[in-house]
Amino acid sequence: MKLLDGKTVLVTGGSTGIGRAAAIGAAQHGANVAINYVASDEKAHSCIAEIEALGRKAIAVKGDVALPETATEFVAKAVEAFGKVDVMVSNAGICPFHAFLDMPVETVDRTFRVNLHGAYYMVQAAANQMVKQGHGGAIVAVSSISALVGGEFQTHYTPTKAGVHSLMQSAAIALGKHGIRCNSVLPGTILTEINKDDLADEVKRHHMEERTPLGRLGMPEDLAGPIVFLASDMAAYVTGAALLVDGGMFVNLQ
Ligand SMILES: NC(=O)C1=CN([C@@H]2O[C@H](COP(=O)(O)OP(=O)(O)OC[C@H]3O[C@@H](n4cnc5c(N)ncnc54)[C@H](OP(=O)(O)O)[C@@H]3O)[C@@H](O)[C@H]2O)C=CC1
Ligand SMILES: C[C@H](O)[C@@H]1OC(=O)[C@H](O)[C@@H]1O
Repeated sequence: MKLLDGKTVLVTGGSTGIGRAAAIGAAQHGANVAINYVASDEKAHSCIAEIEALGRKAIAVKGDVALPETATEFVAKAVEAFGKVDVMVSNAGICPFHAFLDMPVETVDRTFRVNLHGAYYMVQAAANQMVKQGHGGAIVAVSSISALVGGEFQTHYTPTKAGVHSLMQSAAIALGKHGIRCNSVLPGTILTEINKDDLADEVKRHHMEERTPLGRLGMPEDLAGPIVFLASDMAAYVTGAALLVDGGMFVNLQ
């Protein structure tokens, strides 16, 4: 069964990792897809080619989500290409691991701007377009298990993920009257570019695997199903919710 037939799905940070898997997952479920990315031209274009090979349409729009104009441009280009916006997956993010006491102010500022301001601008731009269209929509934000737990080298990052989770709760209230649902996914540790260096530490990686009840770290494709589900009419009565996708890591404290 195709869950997103005829829908237009926008994904920020769609060149690699979770965003790319979500974009391809949406296309496999019948959607036309617009991806945003900031640097990886080749990977963005290969994502588009993969979607087109599935028989769906796709565009890539380059831009830094930290800038508000990137959001309005992304939505405008998607409308120009596909005529409407049904789903926004706000996913783009960075996590430059660093100790707390000597954290550079630029690193804090950039992480907040990309992860939190970027999500805010994208969600707001998509919501305005959906309200204008008048037939509702779905917004899925990629928050994190880090919205709920801390990380020694992520003091600048975990507050942004708690912020994204909170943004979805407030947006669900603000947008419910327009038929727009807002939910977040909270991935655990997923093997992507963002943590390649951090998880090159075999001891750390083994420890993370061991504390995951399902016995492995996540792959980007593990997020595609939950994101497609929340974006689809299967989740028609789900809004303001947060779905942990972590192989059980969060509940395994003792
Ligand atoms: N991997 C994990 O363990 C977890 C990840 N997450 C979240 O998942 C999301 C995706 O990360 P993940 O797939 O792991 O990492 P990747 O590094 O593989 O993907 C990050 C994506 O975001 C894009 N991006 C980064 N900065 C910007 C920017 N300023 N403007 C536009 N696009 C940008 C990248 O584009 P480009 O390639 O062009 O740089 C890329 O497409 C992030 O929000 C992250 O916080 C949450 C929980 C766990
Ligand atoms: C990038 C990290 O490995 C990853 O990001 C998150 O949000 C998770 O909590 C992991 O720490």
